[in-house]
Amino acid sequence: MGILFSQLWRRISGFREVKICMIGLDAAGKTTILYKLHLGEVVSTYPTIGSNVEEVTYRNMRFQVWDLGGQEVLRQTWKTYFINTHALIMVVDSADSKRLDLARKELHAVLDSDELRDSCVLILANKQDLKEAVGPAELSEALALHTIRTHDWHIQACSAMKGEGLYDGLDWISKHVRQD
Ligand SMILES: Nc1nc2c(ncn2[C@@H]2O[C@H](COP(=O)(O)OP(=O)(O)OP(=O)(O)O)[C@@H](O)[C@H]2O)c(=O)[nH]1
Ligand SMILES: [Mg+2]
Repeated sequence: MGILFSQLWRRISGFREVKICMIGLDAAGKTTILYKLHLGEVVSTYPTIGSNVEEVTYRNMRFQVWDLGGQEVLRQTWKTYFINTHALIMVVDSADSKRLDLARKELHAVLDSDELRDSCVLILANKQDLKEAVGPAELSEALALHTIRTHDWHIQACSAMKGEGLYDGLDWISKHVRQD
């Protein structure tokens, strides 16, 4: 029924509906990214308790973007949002080198999730504007991305603060979401 409705909606509106879940450790920059995409502005944020959801339209796609709180106690709730997800975004603070190992564990822990079996995975290497930020090649190594065999994945360098790289990430998703 869901698929029939989304096909009908696509025909009427010309828009493809895409559900994105955005995860990552606390302070990685998820909420900043969400509102930079939704409002075109850098907003002040507080640590997210629960989630935020906003719509972002880009090209012929209507992205429903879920921003999930990243504090330790909230990470176990991520899986409850995954149903019907087309794309998972993992946001990483590229300047937080001490927690890259933890970010790797949290990413690989969710990839087993049955609800994500058809999702593509975009890793956003955020905060590239900071001088201590590591680049995407080094980050890719630290997160063991080459061991991911179950999902189509891609890493994109970005800075939510400067608004760089975010639409490149959406472009990649738009080309890699499964056709339903
Ligand atoms: N320099 C820099 N700072 C950023 C960037 N993106 C986000 N920040 C800052 O990082 C801090 C945390 O950002 P949030 O967007 O609240 O992080 P979050 O991932 O939503 O955190 P939780 O809600 O706790 O999971 C804020 O002070 C942001 O201004 C960026 O690209 N560059
Ligand atoms: Mg947040």
